Amino acid sequence: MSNPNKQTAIQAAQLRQLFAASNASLVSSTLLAAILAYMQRDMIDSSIVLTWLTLIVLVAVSRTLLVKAYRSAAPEQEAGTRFWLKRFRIGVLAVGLVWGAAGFLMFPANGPQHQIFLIFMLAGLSAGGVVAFSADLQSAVLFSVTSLLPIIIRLFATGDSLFMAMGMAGLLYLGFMIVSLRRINRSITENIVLHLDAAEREEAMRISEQRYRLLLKHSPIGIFHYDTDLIVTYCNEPFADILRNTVEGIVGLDIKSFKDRSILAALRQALKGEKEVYEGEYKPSPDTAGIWIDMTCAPSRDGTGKIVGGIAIIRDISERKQAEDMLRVSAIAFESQAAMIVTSPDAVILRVNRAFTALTGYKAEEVLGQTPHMLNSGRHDRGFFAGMWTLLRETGHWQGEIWNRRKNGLIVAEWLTIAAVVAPDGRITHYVGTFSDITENKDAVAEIHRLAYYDPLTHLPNRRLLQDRLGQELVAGARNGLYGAILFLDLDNFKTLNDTRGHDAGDQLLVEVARRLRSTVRECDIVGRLGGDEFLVLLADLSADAEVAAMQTKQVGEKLLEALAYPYDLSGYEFHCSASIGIRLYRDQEIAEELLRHADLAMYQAKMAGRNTVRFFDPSMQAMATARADLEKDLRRALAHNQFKLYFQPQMYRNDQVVGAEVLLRWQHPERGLVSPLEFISLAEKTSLILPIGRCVLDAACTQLKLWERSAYSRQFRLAVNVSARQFRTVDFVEQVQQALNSKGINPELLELELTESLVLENINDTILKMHALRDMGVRFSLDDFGTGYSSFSYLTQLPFDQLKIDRSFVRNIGVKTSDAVIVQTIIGMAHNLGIEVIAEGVETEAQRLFLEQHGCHACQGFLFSKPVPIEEFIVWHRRLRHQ
Ligand SMILES: Nc1nc2c(ncn2[C@@H]2O[C@@H]3COP(=O)(O)O[C@H]4[C@@H](O)[C@H](n5cnc6c(=O)[nH]c(N)nc65)O[C@@H]4COP(=O)(O)O[C@H]3[C@H]2O)c(=O)[nH]1
Repeated sequence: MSNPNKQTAIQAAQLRQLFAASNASLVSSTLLAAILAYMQRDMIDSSIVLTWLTLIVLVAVSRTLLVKAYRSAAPEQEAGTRFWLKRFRIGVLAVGLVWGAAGFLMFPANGPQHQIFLIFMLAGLSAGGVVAFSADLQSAVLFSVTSLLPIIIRLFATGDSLFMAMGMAGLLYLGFMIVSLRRINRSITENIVLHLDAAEREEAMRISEQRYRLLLKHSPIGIFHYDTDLIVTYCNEPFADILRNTVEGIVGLDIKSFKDRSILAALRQALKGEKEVYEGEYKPSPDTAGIWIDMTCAPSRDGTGKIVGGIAIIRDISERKQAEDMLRVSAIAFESQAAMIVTSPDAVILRVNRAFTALTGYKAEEVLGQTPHMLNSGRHDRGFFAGMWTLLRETGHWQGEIWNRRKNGLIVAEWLTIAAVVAPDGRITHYVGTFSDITENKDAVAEIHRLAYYDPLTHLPNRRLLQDRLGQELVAGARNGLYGAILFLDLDNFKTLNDTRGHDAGDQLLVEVARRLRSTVRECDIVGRLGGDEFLVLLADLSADAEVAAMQTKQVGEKLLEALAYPYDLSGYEFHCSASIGIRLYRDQEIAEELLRHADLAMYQAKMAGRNTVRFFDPSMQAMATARADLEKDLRRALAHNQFKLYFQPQMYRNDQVVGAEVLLRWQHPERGLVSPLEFISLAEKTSLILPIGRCVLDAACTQLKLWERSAYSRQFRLAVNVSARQFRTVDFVEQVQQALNSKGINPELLELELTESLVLENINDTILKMHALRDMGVRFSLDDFGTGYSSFSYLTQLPFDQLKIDRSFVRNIGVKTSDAVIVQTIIGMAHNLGIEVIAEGVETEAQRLFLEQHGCHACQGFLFSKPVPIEEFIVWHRRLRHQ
């Protein structure tokens, strides 16, 4: 027993036994002492008896106190054990000595019975003491020797042969007892050792079991045990967690009743003595998501080797599976359309994808180990890359355009995104670069820019770009104090060309005009096309003096007119073109839009002044423009407030027969009184208000025809209605007329639509279709203002006109201008040749009427008969005419 800890433990156990038996031995010792004292009282001096008894009591009290002190101290340490053993032995020695003293002091000189009683007492006492103290050999020997030896000596001292024999026997008894004591003590010690070993084993078992339970509880592995009937007999908490259940809910379950039986085959196989592995998705219940598990099961055997069940170990591998899925996704993503490059933190290329090879022309093995510098195009300076790296280090991200060189040397624009891959500890482990070729995009962007800012036909800046540039010029002008100028240019006879020669010829003209304009002005001047046949020229940095600037601009304007005046060769067709130019000077930071409007107004003035000329903007034009804006506002209100009235002007045959009337629109303005259509019709056209107005006029005309039907005098009256170009071009114009006629149920032949030459020519195909459709219904047509336009007579034969209307400008000059009288005669002759009627408008004098009649124009309209009047007045006038 070399282990000092164990030695101490044994001693501690012995000590516990000694002290445990102390109380009984103390009580019995004191009681025996009392009996002895009582029995020997008459044989021994009472003072001796009392003294001895007192000693016994003192020793007993001391030992009792010792026991108490020991119990409260409960020593476990080695030093403590020795301390208490020492004191215990002292106590034993004391009690042994006091009892040994009894062998002399309480041995009576006479009275053999008392003597024998004493011998008996001491023998019995020593035997009892041996039992009580046998846990400690020394204490037991000490007690037996001290308590017995004095009486043996006393017996020898008597000289009596019997007592001496008893003394001899006592000695033998003592010797035998000591020998026995050794054996008893050894067996007690062995017993203690056995006990200690057993306790130690038990403790080890307990600790091991506790550790095992903790392990099972906290391991990420689920374990369960099942018997041969596939009933779960044990499971740990992780297993219950994996199955989204509780231990109590699982133990006792029949695995055969599990909702997902996919693991059953493997578990059964284990019962046949084989180790099985299962991996798959397991669904604990139909309504929970599946868990990916990996299960290993093996048979469980009893001591004889018989299979009593199975044990299965389960791992939740869902995360691993997800990671595998993600890896697969990443792998696919890596091989995506975009080129990818993975580098180490010091930019050494570690991996590239197939798109990289396709884009750069470099194979993976050619770039691995190199740095992306090999793609450098040389188009970026050091600062560019320094900035890129700074941003990458600071934010872990960079993206932008970069020019790179391909293997074949081609330099391409790429959109590059670089992201740093950061480890959980914040370290950058890789950089991942993704890039795609944006050269085409850049081209597309340039194309989009071109489309957005340039006119596709002439390639000149368009309105939007011109406005931008003008804005910039205004800022510059305000800064340097120099005048600039806007030249608003409109071709004078572009429309005719377009109408008569088609759009291709028109386009050719525009391209050539653009070229001439561009080549006439300085490089720094801006030439743009606003749309249609409108161009803009911006002259910057003219002069700080307004007069000089105006002069410079005028010169440029005239140079432009000159350049444009040269004949144009349009695919063999020679065309002459002029332009009207409106000029607006600027210097202060004015509003671009306003300046443009001013230049537009000036151009309009140039046109009014006879075309092929240049006009500067003057503020009175602005007043006109404002008036026009006000008029537009009022016009909208007029429609809503029914301010339009219809006037009727008779159309006569010879001098006295009314053929019908022309409907003429008037605007009853609340402040300005009656407003002439000449003032508002063109504005109504521009703003599309002419559409609802035209419809109203058409409906009102039909209503009036219906009313005229009632009287025999007016039943045959025709009504001529002016139709504007905008109105005629609406897709459903034919239907509108038809609806107006049908809704009133009138004879279509009484409705005459007046169309102007320009309207008719604007889109001749559409005109033909619509006129024929209406003609088929019976509607009549009159060609208004005839002679004022371009008089392309050829179309007249194609169109179903019933009547030509000689414009009042010619009628006015009958008798004044011979050429106009000739024109009038020509028109009349032409109408007769074509077999259509002819009517003259603006007939104011009897002389004019006579001239017209003499030359074959019997129908007239004009102040000579009546001004346009409201219907009531028309009726009165007609009645008067009948009664003349
Ligand atoms: N100096 C003079 N003038 C005479 C004489 N007889 C008639 N007039 C005027 O000549 C114009 C004839 O109409 P228009 O040529 O169709 O010319 C019309 C027509 O183009 C347009 N207009 C009038 N009403 C309508 C309408 O309802 N719709 C459309 N789209 N245009 C209309 O407005 C133009 C002007 O109309 P108004 O001012 O009514 O002017 C009328 C009429 O008042 C005359 O003996 N001497």
